[in-house]
Amino acid sequence: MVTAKVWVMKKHFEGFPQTSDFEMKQEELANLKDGELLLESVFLSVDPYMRPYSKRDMKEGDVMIGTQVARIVESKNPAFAAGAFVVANKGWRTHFISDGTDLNLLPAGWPESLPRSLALGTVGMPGLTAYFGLFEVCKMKPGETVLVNAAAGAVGSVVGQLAKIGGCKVVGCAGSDSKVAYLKKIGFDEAFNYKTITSLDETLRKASPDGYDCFFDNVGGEFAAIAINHMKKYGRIAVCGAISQYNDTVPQKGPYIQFPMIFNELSMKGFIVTSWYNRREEGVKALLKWVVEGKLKYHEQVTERFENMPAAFIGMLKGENIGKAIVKV
Ligand SMILES: NC(=O)C1=CN([C@@H]2O[C@H](COP(=O)(O)OP(=O)(O)OC[C@H]3O[C@@H](n4cnc5c(N)ncnc54)[C@H](OP(=O)(O)O)[C@@H]3O)[C@@H](O)[C@H]2O)C=CC1
Ligand SMILES: CCCCCCC/C=C/C=O
Repeated sequence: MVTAKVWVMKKHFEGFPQTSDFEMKQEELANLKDGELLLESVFLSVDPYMRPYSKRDMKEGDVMIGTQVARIVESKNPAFAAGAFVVANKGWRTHFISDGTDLNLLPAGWPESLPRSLALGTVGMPGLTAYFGLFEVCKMKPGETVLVNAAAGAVGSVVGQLAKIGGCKVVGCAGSDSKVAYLKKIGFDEAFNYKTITSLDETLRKASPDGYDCFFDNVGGEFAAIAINHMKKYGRIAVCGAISQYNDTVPQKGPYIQFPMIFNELSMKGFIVTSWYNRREEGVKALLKWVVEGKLKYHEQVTERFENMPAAFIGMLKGENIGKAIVKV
């Protein structure tokens, strides 16, 4: 009999999540039946979506939602061998049982030199968000200028690098000078610290006096309200996330975006990456190839130990991560 550790959301978050909103519990796992597998989480992901989705989909006492890279400990399913690694969507759990239908094996030919945790970041859901958001939602073309915020994070850092691979100029912003230095290191043409500039309006104008063809918006709120006025004619905005609003207790007012939308004939489209998962294999293959070729760099903020899941989640929401925030069990 295996005992799993799990983290539950004890209390709905009010404003910014607190460690006291979480509780660690134990779950006894049953013996395996034919067709089932026992898995242990090796890496777990902490992501911004957990904050708004907890409010929409979870009730108090539920195990926190989330994905992991897990190792198959024991298999009574002929399609899966013990020792193989998969991506699963089983929440904040150290161990779990699956019948195999909800597991994705890591791509064949995953190089030994690459951390398997990349399957939760640059070569996983966040990388795919950048890939489909940029190429399909923004419909980015070579020679264009791309703006991305939360640029040093899991999604944003891939957006910027894919824009460069695609022959564009890329402008990004992040919340610390060390993040800005990281953006320059991975090839951003212009990067700034949005917390220390005096005027976002002036900074955006200076970074690209002709404006922006594509805006990959991870942040929403006031930043997006200002950036929309810097779009070029026929500009495209991918509304990916609104992290500046996830912890609001009172909804922000405005902005009123009709004028720039009309006069510049802009397109603005929200999207959820999983709607593109019918092309997941294509995206994973492309991202993995660019990583192996050294064209797509990655950085991970690794927190050690399952016990620190809430701290890692809160830290990511506070902006402590460069690249993908990961917990190593
Ligand atoms: N639509 C979809 O399918 C998906 C959407 N997303 C969204 O993409 C965005 C980025 O996600 P992801 O890359 O995983 O996360 P990140 O790795 O970028 O981590 C979150 C970052 O957001 C920034 N941030 C936090 N609070 C604020 C704030 N008030 N204003 C501005 N920036 C803030 C912080 O960076 P900094 O120091 O720069 O402030 C922090 O590091 C999120 O909004 C997320 O919800 C992600 C995946 C799929
Ligand atoms: C299987 C994990 C699904 C994650 C979907 C994330 C969508 C994100 C939206 C906003 O952050």
